[in-house]
Amino acid sequence: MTKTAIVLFNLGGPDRPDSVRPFLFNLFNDPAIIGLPNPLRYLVAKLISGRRAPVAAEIYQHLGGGSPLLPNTVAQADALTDALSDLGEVKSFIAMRYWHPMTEETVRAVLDYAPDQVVLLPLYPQFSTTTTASSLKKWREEATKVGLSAPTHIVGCYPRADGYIRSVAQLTKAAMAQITAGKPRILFSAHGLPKKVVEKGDPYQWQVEQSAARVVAAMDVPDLDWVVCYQSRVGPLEWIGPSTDQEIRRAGQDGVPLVVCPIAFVSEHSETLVEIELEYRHLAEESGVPAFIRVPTPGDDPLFIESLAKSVRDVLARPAGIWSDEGNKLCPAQFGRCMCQAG
Ligand SMILES: C=CC1=C(C)c2cc3[nH]c(cc4nc(cc5[nH]c(cc1n2)c(C)c5CCC(=O)O)C(CCC(=O)O)=C4C)c(C)c3C=C
Ligand SMILES: [Fe+2]
Ligand SMILES: [Fe+2]
Repeated sequence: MTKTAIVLFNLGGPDRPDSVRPFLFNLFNDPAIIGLPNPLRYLVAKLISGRRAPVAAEIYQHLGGGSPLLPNTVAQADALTDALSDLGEVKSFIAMRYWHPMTEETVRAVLDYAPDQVVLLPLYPQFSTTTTASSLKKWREEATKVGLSAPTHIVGCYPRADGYIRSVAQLTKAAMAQITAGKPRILFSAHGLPKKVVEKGDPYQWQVEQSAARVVAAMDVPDLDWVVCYQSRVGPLEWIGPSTDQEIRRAGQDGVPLVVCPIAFVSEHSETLVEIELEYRHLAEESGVPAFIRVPTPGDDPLFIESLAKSVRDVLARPAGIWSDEGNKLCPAQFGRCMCQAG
């Protein structure tokens, strides 16, 4: 029987208060996040992680001191393994980029499993050099070190995948139904990026806009009022906009209720449960927004898990390599540009 290892990638989050600082250090020490040469990057990462740690620790304090990202990812991995049981022997693994279980640990676990084939599945529907490419690069380095050489099929991006879009559309429509007075505006709020990253060719913003437009079409609501905006800015650089806080203030001025859909996140963590649910809700109240509903992330919604399962089946049916949801091969050398943007 064919043995398949499926590796789910995500960012990772601190599991307890004293892991906040080393988690942040790992994040800022990633050349995909801070593009400085060493030893400068190491020093800057030490400095910024030290400064950011108290702010981030307070964020995670609202979640009992740690991020729920890992347990939520485990639930997705288990559901995915069940959905793919017809493929033969299937085992799902998790590789987080900045906190445990980290890529080094997971590569060893996959090597011990001795699969016939490996599928790499980033839990980022939209491809970014800062997330997907960083995780895949790290995987390649660690897999090479230990000699993990099984054929590897990679899901590069799935911003238009039918089940993902339908899951988000259904969750957003259900949230919209909770607004009892006034016509709501939908904010598709995605994690932001520094502007210069997008200017260098990162396809993330373009793919976020593609996802939002598809969700709107799938919702099929006449004259829907919607906008894409970006949250979570950190650091001194200029980030892509409009920012979610600008859009919340504008909704206050316009007197419209808000439905906030975290379009680029597929499970709950600090960015949804604290930033949107607590901080943005508070800003909405202060700004005079008449109602504020947060849309839950797809998590282990069967529509979404089926969508991931389809992405896995699709890449397994193609030669080993990295693929997008429209069947165009991504650039394996750069992991930067995605071919479906050009076409
Ligand atoms: C400083 C630069 C950062 C870039 C660029 C960035 C891109 C990026 N991140 C996600 C998804 C997540 N980020 C999360 C937390 C988080 N991100 C940054 C910084 C950048 N992210 C920081 C400093 C933090 C820590 C929390 C904080 O201090 O505010 C998380 C949540 C982790 C958890 O709680 O478990 C996710 C998920 C995407 C999708 C993305 C670019 C496309
Ligand atoms: Fe982030
Ligand atoms: Fe693509």
